[in-house]
Amino acid sequence: MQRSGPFVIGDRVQLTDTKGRKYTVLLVEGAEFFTHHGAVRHDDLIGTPEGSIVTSSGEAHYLALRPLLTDYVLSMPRGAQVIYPKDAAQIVHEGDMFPGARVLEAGAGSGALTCSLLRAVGPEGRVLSYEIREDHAEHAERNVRTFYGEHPENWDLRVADLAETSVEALGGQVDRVVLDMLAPWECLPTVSEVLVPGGVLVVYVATTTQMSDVVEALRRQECWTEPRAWESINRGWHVVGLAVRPEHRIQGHTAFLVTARRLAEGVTTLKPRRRAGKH
Ligand SMILES: C[S@@+](CC[C@H](N)C(=O)[O-])C[C@H]1O[C@@H](n2cnc3c(N)ncnc32)[C@H](O)[C@@H]1O
Repeated sequence: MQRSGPFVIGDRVQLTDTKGRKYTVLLVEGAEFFTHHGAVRHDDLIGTPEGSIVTSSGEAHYLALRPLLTDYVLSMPRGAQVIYPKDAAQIVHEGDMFPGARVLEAGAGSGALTCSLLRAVGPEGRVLSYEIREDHAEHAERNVRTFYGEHPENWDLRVADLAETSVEALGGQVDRVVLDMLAPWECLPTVSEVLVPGGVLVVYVATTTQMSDVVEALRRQECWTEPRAWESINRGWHVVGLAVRPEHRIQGHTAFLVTARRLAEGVTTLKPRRRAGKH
């Protein structure tokens, strides 16, 4: 997939109108993109640099850029709710997804997080995605394939229940695990088997009750560092002259994140030392 340079046939181009509305066009020689203000000729885009302005036959102007991963994820067709870019960024960074890592994720859902994980692990790494629902796996396959232009060689998508996998089925232990599903605690026995000592688990849950259930389940397992739980809130700002203030609309809530690291075999969680007489 072309990532820079002038637009070529087959490129996905994002056109933004003067009101900020975005449209995605797949460049085909001789084709036209029809808008409320006439047609934009694909041939006017082919060979022009990114960041150019094209004009439709009805004299409307459009800024042409290749969509970023965040643009793509927010506009792609969905089967299941996607992980939003602000949370994907936290997962990649706080989950320490490094180039060359073997990452296991479930469920693949619409494949949004998968796109970020594949980019983070790079060609030397591997992403193994489990998805229990065939229809959701089809969405994930189509979305990832569209973004990368083909099915990435280092991506395994399996239609199966993560709770039933094993080290043998995965071809060895993994370095990182990400869970985004309704009942992640049901997969913890499997995850604790397949994750290497020191490996990072990241869990993404939408509600406080799920967060509480998963944190308590991790503590009960006694093979994890003390779980860390947080939420990231991203507030855009309006910055025009003296009018510098938060945007009127913000995305109030997406989900909570929980991370913990796998302890070595046979080691149990450190208990805080209590002094006699203290509670
Ligand atoms: C919210 S979606 C995941 C979205 C995905 N992370 C994304 O960014 O597009 C949750 C998915 O988990 C799948 N799922 C639930 N339990 C599962 C399990 N035990 N094993 C595999 N997939 C599971 C569901 O079918 C659903 O598609």
